[in-house]
Amino acid sequence: MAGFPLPQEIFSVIASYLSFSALSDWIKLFVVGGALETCRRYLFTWWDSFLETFWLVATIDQNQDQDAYRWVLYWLSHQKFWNAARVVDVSTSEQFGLEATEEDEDEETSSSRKLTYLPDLSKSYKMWYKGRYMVVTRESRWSTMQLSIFSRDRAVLHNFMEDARQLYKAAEKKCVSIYAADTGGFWNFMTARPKRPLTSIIMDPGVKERLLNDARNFLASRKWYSDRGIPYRRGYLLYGAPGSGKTSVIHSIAGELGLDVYIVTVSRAGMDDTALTELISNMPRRCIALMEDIDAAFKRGVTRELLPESGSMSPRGGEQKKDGDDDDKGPKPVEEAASRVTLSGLLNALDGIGAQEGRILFATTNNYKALDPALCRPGRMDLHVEFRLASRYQAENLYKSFFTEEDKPQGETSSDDVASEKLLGSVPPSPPATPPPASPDLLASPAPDARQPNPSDSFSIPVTLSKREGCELAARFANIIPERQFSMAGLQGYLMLYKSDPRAAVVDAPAWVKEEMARMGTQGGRLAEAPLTSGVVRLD
Ligand SMILES: Nc1ncnc2c1ncn2[C@@H]1O[C@H](COP(=O)(O)OP(=O)(O)OP(=O)(O)O)[C@@H](O)[C@H]1O
Repeated sequence: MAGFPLPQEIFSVIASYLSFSALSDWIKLFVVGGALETCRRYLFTWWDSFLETFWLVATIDQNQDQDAYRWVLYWLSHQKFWNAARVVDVSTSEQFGLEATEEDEDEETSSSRKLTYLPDLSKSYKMWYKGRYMVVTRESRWSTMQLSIFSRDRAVLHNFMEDARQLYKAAEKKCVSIYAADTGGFWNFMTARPKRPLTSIIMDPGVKERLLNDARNFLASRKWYSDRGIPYRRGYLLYGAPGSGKTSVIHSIAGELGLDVYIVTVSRAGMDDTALTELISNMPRRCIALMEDIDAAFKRGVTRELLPESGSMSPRGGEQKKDGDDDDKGPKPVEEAASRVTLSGLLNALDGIGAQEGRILFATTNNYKALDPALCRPGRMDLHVEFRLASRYQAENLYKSFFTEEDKPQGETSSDDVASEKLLGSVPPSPPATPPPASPDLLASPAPDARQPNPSDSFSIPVTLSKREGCELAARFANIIPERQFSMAGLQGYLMLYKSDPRAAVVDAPAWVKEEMARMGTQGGRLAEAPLTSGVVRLD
């Protein structure tokens, strides 16, 4: 058994280790080991803090501050080292960038989502910022980012953030940022859309200019308001025919004024008075709050009182609904349950104590009469603007904007504008192979058989006419279109079918008009419902 200690020998070795004389050695070992470990830890902690004194470390939490997070990501994506980075996260989400404005945007792919490359998770990226060594680490998915800059000077961090902000803002100048509230009641950046020039909105002379000037004056009059103790807020109610340019003009004005748009959906599921008040008071000081189809909010969710107590009150003046009223039919109870906003809650949110100063409110509706007078009164909706169906003047200028390059007094739809339209999601990216079915929102959408579009239309090259011919054909086209019977969206839809054949657009127009008139006549006389009240802009 040579080489293997016998069990008895093992026992004696263990016994000697555990003997009283060995115990003191054990204690010494523990004490010395403990002391060494403590020293080691102190040393490392001291070393870390020593190093930290040379580093500025900033953590940006996306949930706490979306803007700063986005600025830094945008800045990163514009650094040279970025092109060399080989470990990245690929994202098709638009929320971090201003991809819509990228100069290299490919028309072929612009309708699909653009790829964005983000710093890989948990990987540190090292770079130089103005001669300072910098490390960027994204800690967890979409959540936090740590910036470490080798410097003791806080101003460096401040300068860096300022540079990132400036870069982002410079790009944003070409865009309008859109925000929407999430279910938790926080504002989230949704997307940045290219600005739409106001000239591309064709309206009767003076209307859009008056709207823009009013908003401009408001923004420049803070002191005037505070001197007189008037709440510094302004509300605009745009009402009228569907597809007449209400939304488009708001986006355009937001671009002109350099304001972000905050979409408030009053009828959203789960929304109640408190959530609405909180949302509105959490808006930034200067912005546009947009409430679209505010009448739909009434129909679906906004009631004078909370539903269980008084489900029978109508939104207008609190009149009692009669049995058998149309409003009582259909899916309304289900829809009402979705939103718990009361009219008084909405009014308070708009101009109560918590309402944000400096904001501009734009509300749109197709059903002006359905709105409660309290909602429309001055102070809440200061300027009421009616959007009517297209006049001949508008039809003529729309034709010109489609087919001529010069001298377009009211609207030039350059290729840029069309690109922005695509991004705004309002213009179909290409002419539809078959015209879309008639929808209530597109009053004058092309009838299914109004014209058999050429199958090659979707790939056809838009034609530009000479100024003389363009004007001549535009005048002829306008003569064919009856005054105030078609929406601008409808006319746009029709002309889109002919973008490669402007002459045929004029030749085929009478048949199209006839067919549309007949179709709309059989659809319950929609034409007769067209708002025809006079006084395009009304100052209350
Ligand atoms: N006055 C106009 N000038 C130029 N284009 C217009 C005009 N009105 C409507 N359009 C075009 O019609 C489409 C729909 O317009 P928009 O969404 O602004 O109408 P709207 O009045 O807000 O409609 P709705 O009430 O149904 O929401 C857009 O593509 C827009 O370019």
